[in-house]
Amino acid sequence: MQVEGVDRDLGGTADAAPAGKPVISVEDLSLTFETGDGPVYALSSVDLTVNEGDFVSFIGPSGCGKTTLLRVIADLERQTSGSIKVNGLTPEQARLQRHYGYVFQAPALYPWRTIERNVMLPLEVMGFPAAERKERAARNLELVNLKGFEKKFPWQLSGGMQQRASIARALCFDPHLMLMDEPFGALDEIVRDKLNDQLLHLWRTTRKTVVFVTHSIPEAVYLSTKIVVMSPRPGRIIDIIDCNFPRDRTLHIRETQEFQEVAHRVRDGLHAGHSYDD
Ligand SMILES: Nc1ncnc2c1ncn2[C@@H]1O[C@H](COP(=O)(O)OP(=O)(O)OP(=O)(O)O)[C@@H](O)[C@H]1O
Repeated sequence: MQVEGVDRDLGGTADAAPAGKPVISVEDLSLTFETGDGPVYALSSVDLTVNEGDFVSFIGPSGCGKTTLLRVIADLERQTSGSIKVNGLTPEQARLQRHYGYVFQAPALYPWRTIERNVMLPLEVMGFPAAERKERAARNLELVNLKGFEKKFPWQLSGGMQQRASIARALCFDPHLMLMDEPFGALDEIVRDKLNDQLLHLWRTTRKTVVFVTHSIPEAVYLSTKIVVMSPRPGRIIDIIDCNFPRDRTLHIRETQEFQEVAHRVRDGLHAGHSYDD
């Protein structure tokens, strides 16, 4: 029954939010790493717009520049040429004004701090008063379903719970933009499905803009409003696919023909752009 309901919704875009204003604008951006072994052409002529409220996934084979592009947005790398704006600012200005939260591939929690104190760390650095730090930590731990685990240490939590704690930490100063570098890559499929659902719920309820790196085609299709397919050497965008599934999608949409069609297009793009002789 649920699949039928979803099928009906997939026909239209009634639930799809209208395109918001641009949050990230990338124009003709290239990045070359100069190394001892010669230049590494990590990104070449990338053009991309991410609008407010979008959930955009970068997908592509290892080494195609997904992380590098995310790091350029976050001002952790600088482009060699081309331009990029984040909320109309340079990435450096956006970083200094804390326009985004960043979630890394590994949870990177401090083992000697409790979960609550890990989540409060950015707020301490930013000088928030103690009462507000506590209130924000509680609110965001609840958002990621970790209420009751405030006083635990990271090693007392499963990998999925630790990754949720790191999402709470990235959310704690309420950025409108979340940059997530393959946050669920190390987790098994059942945990990943669950976290995907929780992330979708979070995205829907908080109306944040999300840029998400993944290797998984089903994950990209399930989560995204837009899928950016990349290919390596040099890293470039070879397809941008709009996913007009309803925002309140459930895992059942994976059984629909529309889902399979989008997944197929992603797979075709990945095959076309990748030499498997490498
Ligand atoms: N600091 C660096 N110095 C030199 N080369 C680098 C550096 N960072 C990344 N690279 C190279 O740039 C290319 C793109 O790397 P990147 O990590 O962005 O790929 P990716 O698509 O995220 O890969 P993965 O899926 O394996 O994480 C790779 O060839 C990588 O070796």
